[in-house]
Amino acid sequence: MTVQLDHQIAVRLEAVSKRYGDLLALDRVGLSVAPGEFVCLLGASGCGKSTLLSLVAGLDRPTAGQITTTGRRVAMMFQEPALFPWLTVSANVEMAMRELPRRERRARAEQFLEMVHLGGFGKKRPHELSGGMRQRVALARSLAQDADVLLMDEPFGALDAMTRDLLHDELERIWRERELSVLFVTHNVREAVRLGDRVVLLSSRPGKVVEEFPVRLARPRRTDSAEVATLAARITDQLKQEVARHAETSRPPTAHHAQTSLPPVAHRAETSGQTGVRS
Ligand SMILES: Nc1ncnc2c1ncn2[C@@H]1O[C@H](COP(=O)(O)OP(=O)(O)OP(=O)(O)O)[C@@H](O)[C@H]1O
Repeated sequence: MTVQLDHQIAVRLEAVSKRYGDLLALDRVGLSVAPGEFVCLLGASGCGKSTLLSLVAGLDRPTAGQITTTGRRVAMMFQEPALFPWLTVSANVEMAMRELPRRERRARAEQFLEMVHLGGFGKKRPHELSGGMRQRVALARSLAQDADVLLMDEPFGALDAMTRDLLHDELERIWRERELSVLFVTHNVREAVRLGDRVVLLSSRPGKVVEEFPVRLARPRRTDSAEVATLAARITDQLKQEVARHAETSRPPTAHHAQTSLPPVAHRAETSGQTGVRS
């Protein structure tokens, strides 16, 4: 595997594969994110979205292929904010700037907390904050790493719809102000259309890019707008087809399956909640 520097792009994956023992999780994935672009990654559960992010973050190595990134830092944000509970909010953000002198670290942490609308909360402990506020702290900590590429793995998946909407607005503002390049994994199709310049659909095991949807809707968008809903419905249809295709090809070819009158695989996948598809 090679990680190269290239200032024309933020992230580029070329024929990237990842194998875990016998399981081929990603198969020759090609994907790029331009500087300042917001790309959302969608796919059924287990198709390799988190694997892809961890490869770009350098937390794991691909089995084959090449990953190219720009020279500045890459930060990663997860569904769980992963804050140190015994540290103050400010100290959690300061952890990302350990190379700076203490006084400067503290002043910059306060600036980043103001950026995510948490000015004045620096002395609190994580347990004194709501889930949405804790994710804001995690976002401030990511920004404090001076990253220009932000990898986000379902960062708002555990939040209620109202809090998620607010954080969409804040993330969009910060993305623009700081000219970030974002690769954002979600199961929520409307969230992908609300935020993305482009939505990339991955197939299931092995994960492979099957389709890309440019989102040419004016910003700021509303998750509940008719335009977002229309495109989300189109993407959801494609995603369901992908899930159904995977269920067909991965079903064991036993005589039992041929003889019983089970409902179509696509229908079963949909109603059992296995797809993780939300439009
Ligand atoms: N460290 C690992 N060792 C072995 N198998 C792994 C490992 N990490 C992931 N896998 C497998 O690779 C496949 C892809 O997993 P991954 O977590 O990347 O999918 P995902 O699309 O992010 O799933 P979800 O949407 O449910 O979070 C899965 O089958 C998973 O079990």
